[in-house]
Amino acid sequence: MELSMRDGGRLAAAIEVLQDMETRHRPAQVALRDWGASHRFAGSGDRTVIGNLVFDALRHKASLGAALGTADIRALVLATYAHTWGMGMDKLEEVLTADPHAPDRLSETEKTALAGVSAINLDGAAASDVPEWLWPSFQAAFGTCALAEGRALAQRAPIDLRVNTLKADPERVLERLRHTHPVPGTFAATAIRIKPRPGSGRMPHVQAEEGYRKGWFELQDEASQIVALLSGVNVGDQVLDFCAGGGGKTLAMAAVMENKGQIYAHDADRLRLAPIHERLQRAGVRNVQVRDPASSSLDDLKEGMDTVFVDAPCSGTGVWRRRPDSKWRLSEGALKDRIADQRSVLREAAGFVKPGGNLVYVTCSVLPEENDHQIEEFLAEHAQFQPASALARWRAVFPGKVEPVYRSTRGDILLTPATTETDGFFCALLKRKPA
Ligand SMILES: C[S@@+](CC[C@H](N)C(=O)[O-])C[C@H]1O[C@@H](n2cnc3c(N)ncnc32)[C@H](O)[C@@H]1O
Repeated sequence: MELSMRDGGRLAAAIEVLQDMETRHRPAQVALRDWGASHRFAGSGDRTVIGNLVFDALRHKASLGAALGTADIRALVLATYAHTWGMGMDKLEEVLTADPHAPDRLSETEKTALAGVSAINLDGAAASDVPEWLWPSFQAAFGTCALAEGRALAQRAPIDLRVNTLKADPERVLERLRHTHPVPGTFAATAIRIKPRPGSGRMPHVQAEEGYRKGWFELQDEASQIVALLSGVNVGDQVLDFCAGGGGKTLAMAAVMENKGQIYAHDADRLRLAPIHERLQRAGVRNVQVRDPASSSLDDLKEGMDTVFVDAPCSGTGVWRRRPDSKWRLSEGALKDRIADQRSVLREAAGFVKPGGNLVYVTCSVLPEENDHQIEEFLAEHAQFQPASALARWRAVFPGKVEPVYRSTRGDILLTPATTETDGFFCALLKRKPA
């Protein structure tokens, strides 16, 4: 039988999960899943609140830690509850006193530190919850807006859905999901948004909806939908999705192409590619050929594609809202590896573009070294490619809509939570000169 926990027990559980993550170097989802498995009495409501506490504590780890003057996990969780969630000190003290499963009561030192959190003025990396070593990159990307961008990446994300126009239309999906309070997206006509709920609020489990099972919609951030629309793929084209992974962009492009022409979905990692088969079926997509690296080659596609889409492996700095633990786990070594991967992926993928064809490079990173720098270096070495402005394409695809603030002189664009209310996403369009 499920017994509902009280907030004291939930705070203790969140502390336990974060300690487990730290000592065993585990991702938040894994630690939360294991906690749930060994505490079967906890109901889904309890798990939601514990998860929210864990993720919010991670989102604001640097700013809360700096304001508290300690990196102590207990202090971090209690500050999340009292300060970030706005429950206040009186409520916190009441919760710690009333529940025998709650963490120990506050010491006088803790009371003083917690009460002072909101009054402390921070700046730089700590204020924006960006790891110190990445702060120079943030400043290079955003200048005086680095603080605002870091803070926006530390907020909760909405659930975004992409209506699958092969099977449904936005009005129908909005109507079917009315109980989840959806709103239309800002840019893509296919986008539907369920805004984040504050504090202990629970987001709907949209994968349990009938419409999801029937393939009427997919879970996909609006930024991903936007880059698929900006790719310029047309009905009947030959397209190579070089880093197709689970197929998010493949599916979006297949819908733009109205199931006509051909998309070749490739990924170096066949395990990453595995979910695509079931997703293609559910979405009713018929113009995708999966090219599994273990059993097929891409040789026949050399210099033959109208568009090659490169959703490059990256640091994931643009999706910190959704994976706040990845922000603190990212290391300088891992970033260097991703930069090297991007370099080689882009060069390899370019070999499949036909003369006059398009090369699309996107990342879910906001760091210049993974974005502008990669494109600059590539163009300097590949005279047969030239920039084609993503900004100009934006104007054609989203006429009258707010334009991306961050754009290069070439017209590459960077979307961010603070400016477009999407995940952080970079998009550059290149064109191979005609033969
Ligand atoms: C950002 S993810 C792709 C996400 C996917 N496009 C989607 O929309 O769901 C990057 C992908 O690049 C793949 N990758 C890494 N190195 C690669 C390489 N050398 N060639 C092809 N794919 C590669 C990874 O396995 C990973 O699945």
